Amino acid sequence: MLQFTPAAPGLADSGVVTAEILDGKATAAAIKSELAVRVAKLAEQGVVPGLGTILVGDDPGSRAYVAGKHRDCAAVGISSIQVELPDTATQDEIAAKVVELNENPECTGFIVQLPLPKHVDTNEILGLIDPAKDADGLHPMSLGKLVLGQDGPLPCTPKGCVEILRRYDVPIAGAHVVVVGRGVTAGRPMGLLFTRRSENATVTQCHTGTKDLAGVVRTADIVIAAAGSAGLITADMVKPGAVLLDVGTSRNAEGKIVGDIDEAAREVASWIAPMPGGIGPMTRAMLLTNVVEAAEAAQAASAG
Ligand SMILES: Nc1nc(=O)c2c([nH]1)NC[C@@H]1CN(c3ccc(C(=O)N[C@@H](CCC(=O)O)C(=O)O)cc3)C=[N+]21
Repeated sequence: MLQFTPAAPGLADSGVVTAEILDGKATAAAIKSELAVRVAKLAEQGVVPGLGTILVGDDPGSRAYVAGKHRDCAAVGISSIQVELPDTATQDEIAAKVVELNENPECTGFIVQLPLPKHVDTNEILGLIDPAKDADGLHPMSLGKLVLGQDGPLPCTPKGCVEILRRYDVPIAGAHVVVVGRGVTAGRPMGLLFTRRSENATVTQCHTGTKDLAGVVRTADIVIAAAGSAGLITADMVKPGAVLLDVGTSRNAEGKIVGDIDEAAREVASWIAPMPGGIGPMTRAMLLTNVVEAAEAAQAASAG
C-alpha cells in the first residue's frame, strides 16, 4: 500500500520556502477538454446531456455560480436549462420545479442551488430529486451510497478535492486528512469520501465544537479547510510540508473572495489549492463530470 510522504516544499527565488500551487483552473480546463470528447461520442449516439439548475432568489453570489455552470456546459457541449424563482417562492412552487425537471427528458441531470431561502425545507427539496438525475450527489440516496461504498454521483466539492490531488500525484492513502467544517455540500461528505477504501486516508473531522483546533490541524498531512471562515487556518497551525486545500469562500470588506487559509501558511506548506483558482473551478468541473457520467450510464443501460 502507498504510504504518505509529504512532497518537499519548493524554494522560491527569494529563498523563502513556499508551497507549489495545485492549479484548479488549469486542471479544470484539462478535465473540460476530456469531457468535450466524451460528449461528442454521446452525440454520435444521439444523446445530448442537459444540465438543469434551479436558482431561488437573487443572491449575487449564487447567481454568479449558476451562470458559471451554464458557461461551462456550453464550453463542453452540454445543453442547459435554467429555472429561476423569486425568493418568495413557496415550498410547493420549488417542489413543482423539481418534479418538472425530473420529468423533462432534455434534462439528464440537475442541481438546486443552495442555500435556499430560510422558509424552505431544503432536505425535503433535495429528497424530491430523481436520484438518476442527481448531478450534485446531495440526494439522500446518493449520500447513502457514499456511506455504503456503492457507485453513485459524488458531491462535487469533495470529488474535486480527490481529483486534483490525484492529478498532481499527491498521495492520499495513509495520509492524515484533517477536514475543518461539516457542511452538507463540502465538509461532511469530504470526510466520508476520504475514508473510503479507494482513498484510504485517516480522517479527523473538525468543526466549530472542536477543542484545540490548532493542535489538531497541526497533526495533518492534508488540511481541507471548508469552514467558510476567512483566515481561520494560520501558518502556525500548519505542519511543515503539509498539503493545504482551501475550500472556504467568504468575501472581505472590499468584496474580494477570500478563503479559510491565511496567505502566510503558504510558507510552511508543500502544496496549496488556493482560493480562488483551486477547488472552486474543480467543483464546477466535477458537476459536468457527474452529468456526463450519468448520461453515459443511461446510454449504456438503454443500449445493453
Ligand atoms: N447545490 C449546490 N451545489 C454547489 O456545488 C454549490 C451550491 N449549491 N451552493 C454554493 C456552493 C459554492 N460553490 C462554488 C462553486 C464554484 C466556485 C468557483 O468557481 N469559485 C472561483 C471564484 C469565483 C469568483 O471569482 O467569483 C474560484 O474559486 O476560483 C465557488 C463556489 C458551489 N456550491
